[in-house]
Amino acid sequence: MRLLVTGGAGYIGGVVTALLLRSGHEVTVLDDLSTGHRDAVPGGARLVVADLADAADVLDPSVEAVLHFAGKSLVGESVDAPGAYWRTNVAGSLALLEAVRRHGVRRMVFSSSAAVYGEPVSPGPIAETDPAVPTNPYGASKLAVDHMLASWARAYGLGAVSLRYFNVAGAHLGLGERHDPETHLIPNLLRVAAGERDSARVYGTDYPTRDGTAVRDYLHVADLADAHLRALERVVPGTHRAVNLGTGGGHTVREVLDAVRRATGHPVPAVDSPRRPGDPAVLVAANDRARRDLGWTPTRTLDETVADAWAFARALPRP
Ligand SMILES: O=c1ccn([C@@H]2O[C@H](COP(=O)(O)OP(=O)(O)O[C@H]3O[C@H](CO)[C@@H](O)[C@H](O)[C@H]3O)[C@@H](O)[C@H]2O)c(=O)[nH]1
Repeated sequence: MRLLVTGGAGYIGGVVTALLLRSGHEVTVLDDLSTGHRDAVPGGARLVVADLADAADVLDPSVEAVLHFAGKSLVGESVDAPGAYWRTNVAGSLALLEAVRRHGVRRMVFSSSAAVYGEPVSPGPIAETDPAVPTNPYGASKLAVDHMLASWARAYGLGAVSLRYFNVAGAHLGLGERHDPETHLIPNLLRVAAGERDSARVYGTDYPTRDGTAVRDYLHVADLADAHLRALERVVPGTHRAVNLGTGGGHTVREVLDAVRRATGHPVPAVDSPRRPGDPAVLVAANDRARRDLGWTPTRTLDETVADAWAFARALPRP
């Protein structure tokens, strides 16, 4: 298929682009390089450095599908500076969808987020049918685009899937996470293992969980990427579907810390710290819909995810 990938110079967009190319697809990447890196765009893809507002100039009627990753994704930043989230994530997506309609593109796969659910109604796995009540502008912006896609499906016959990611981690095909500033747990722990920091922080040790630290559903980026290819093949014109992507199981911060110690052989000192504002105790995906609709089964363990992230981090040039 001829495809447009927005945000293909970012971590997840890059890994999915690499997998799409391997599967024989022809990929154009649209990225403004504001957070992505030119060298994260896999060889074989055509890179157009442009804004989402310019999507109409980049798309053409021969493009069969759009995979939309471009967007801002820091929860804390979205609380402090919401304008950029409504502008880039919502207004940017609207410009893209107008171009999609203009050029008659039939399929779309969107990077949505578990952040659309906000504070879960129970500590059990979250289903797509649970209430979506975001607690920050980042989650609200992702939910707005989910709704936008549903309205495009109804009005114009677009086939769209919103993939709601839980905690994506690991590396694949030589591509991994590089955020600046870094807020994510696994990359932060690996920085300590690599000797770039003296110690890590454990945010919150009084949660009602098995060891008092918060539980998240860590999904290997290779499993996540596989789900995108399946969604692309199976998306049904005229419908919009939200699909959670997670393993269905959770790990505490201390369990992740232990996995990082095992993978790196480094003691990784960690300091118990207060809760980070807005962090729920438990976020775990119910993934039955992904299994059923996409025929998808996540296969990588937390240890594999951490080991792959470590191999990627070690290969990076030292700052
Ligand atoms: O240095 C750190 C960083 C994080 N944490 C904790 O580790 C867990 C995971 O944190 P992080 O890696 O920052 O991910 P989340 O805050 O769970 O956010 C992810 O998951 C959200 C939805 O589930 C998405 O909206 C976000 O984009 C995505 O980063 C949380 O309990 C944090 O409090 C620490 O203890 N120390």
